[in-house]
Amino acid sequence: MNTQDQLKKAVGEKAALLVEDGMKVGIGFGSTVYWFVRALGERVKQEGLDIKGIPSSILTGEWAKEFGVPLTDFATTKELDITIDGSDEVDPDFQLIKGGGAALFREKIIAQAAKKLVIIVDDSKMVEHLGAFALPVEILQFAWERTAYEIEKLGCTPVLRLKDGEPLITDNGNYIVDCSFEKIKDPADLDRKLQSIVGVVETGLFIDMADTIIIGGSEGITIKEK
Ligand SMILES: O=C[C@H](O)[C@H](O)[C@H](O)COP(=O)(O)O
Repeated sequence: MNTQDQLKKAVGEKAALLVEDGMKVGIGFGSTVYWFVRALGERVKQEGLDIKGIPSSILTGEWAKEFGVPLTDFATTKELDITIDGSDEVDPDFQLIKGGGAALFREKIIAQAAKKLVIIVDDSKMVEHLGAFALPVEILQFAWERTAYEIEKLGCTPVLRLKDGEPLITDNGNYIVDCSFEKIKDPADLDRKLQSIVGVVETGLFIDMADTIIIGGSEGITIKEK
């Protein structure tokens, strides 16, 4: 395992310790969250932890089943105690760019549903300004070229995300365009502008949502609270 994977594993395991008996847990997606799900499943087995998770992607749900994390859904549960998720970028104000794994829409739902959003990252994700990572925006398939044209007016060149040479289809049946803004001066303002475009389903900007950031670095784990 390389160093970055070791850091992801360390923060995933740390986050699993925040889950308490009886909690309803939102489970994000990504290579860091994978380690969280594994560690949480281990606690369920070893300690008989009585919890229920709601996954933010089909693959997260498969990991939960594989590692023995019991699941529920929003038909039965409307509020979550905690959501644990990864991120592609985190700025000093705890604003995030997410969606590198195309799960941003469901991730935002479980983030909004939770009393507390905990983000787990290795220190390469900590940035002064959001935007070096191209911002993922989920858009409807219908008239996607027209939606991308409107997005372009905000100062980026949206690139349709492909998988195996075909447009990637999200778990919700939509497309993703990756929008390189390079340096986003006002993330909240950009989010508002993107959200106002008809055809945009959701953006990868998570504004004022994160409460805690768990960061893995060569010196160990740092926990930042808002
Ligand atoms: O859609 C994917 C998510 O937003 C991920 O949480 C994000 O891309 C970070 O993933 P990773 O932990 O693999 O870097």
